[in-house]
Amino acid sequence: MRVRFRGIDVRETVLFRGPAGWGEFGPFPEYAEAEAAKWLAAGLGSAWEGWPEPVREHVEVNATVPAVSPERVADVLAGFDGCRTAKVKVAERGQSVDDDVARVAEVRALLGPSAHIRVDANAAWTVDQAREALGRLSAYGLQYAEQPCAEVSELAQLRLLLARDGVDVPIAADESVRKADDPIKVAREGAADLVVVKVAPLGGVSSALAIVAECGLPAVVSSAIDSSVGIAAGVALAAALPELDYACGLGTVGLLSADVAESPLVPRDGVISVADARAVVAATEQPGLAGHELTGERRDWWLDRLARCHALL
Ligand SMILES: O=C(O)CCC(=O)C1=CC=C[C@@H](O)[C@@H]1C(=O)O
Ligand SMILES: [Mg+2]
Repeated sequence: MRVRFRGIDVRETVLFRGPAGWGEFGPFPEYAEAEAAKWLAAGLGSAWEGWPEPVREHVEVNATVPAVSPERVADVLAGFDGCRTAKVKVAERGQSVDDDVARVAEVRALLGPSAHIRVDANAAWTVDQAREALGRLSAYGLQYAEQPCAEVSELAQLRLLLARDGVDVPIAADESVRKADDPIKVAREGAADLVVVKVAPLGGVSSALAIVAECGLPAVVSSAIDSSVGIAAGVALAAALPELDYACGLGTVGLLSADVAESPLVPRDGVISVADARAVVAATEQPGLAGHELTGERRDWWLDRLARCHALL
């Protein structure tokens, strides 16, 4: 990683090639097999089945700003060419709301008043903490807050509190969709204004499309910090959604210090082209792999994990 993100500095993943092109399997190391198996289903879907027809040629992308100090924000944003929306990580362990305010203020100062800023707390706040933090952060203008609290009931409660107090911050559900036994519950219970969907944890492009349709809420497609191969699947999902009103969190190859593709799928002028994404999975080789292959114990660990997850499918 170019910048530490969700507590990791190194990103490992598995790539394989099937009749439809390349697929990726990169569940985070701490994920248990049942959860990781969905990531395998998604990778196999890309490599063996391919994707639905796109309904757009480009996907608008957001910059992703990890929980860095304000001095580092400009350098992070420089990795997201032309992006007019930024997602800022907040509520990082060991940091305070003052740190979040300082980071969001710096993003607003650098991107100007017309940019969209959203924050992602990764379920770290209680309802009261979220109410207080979002009250302060809303002064900078927020497009939405992603997963401020862990439970669906807490999100529902927070929405009511924000409405009561006139704090205009819509709520987006991420973990309540991708880590839930029932990914539709958050929509059914009126606990979110929009849903964030990721191809790998939801088991593939088709199943993510079905979940969005069933939720009946606006959707934002986001990455799983994949290589360009996994990002291409995210672009395929975003390209196939009947409606797409928000920039997608698919610019994260810019957070990696190396990538597998000959032309890494990073945003140019704020978008990723759907044709470029298709070219990445159709390529015969991923030349960026050279010099980055895992060997020895790490390689064996991944191959063993792959086999255990495959047995669950
Ligand atoms: O949505 C984005 O801008 C980038 C992707 C992103 O933030 C995430 C990817 C993978 C794991 C997560 O911790 C994180 C998220 O919570 O959305
Ligand atoms: Mg999130």
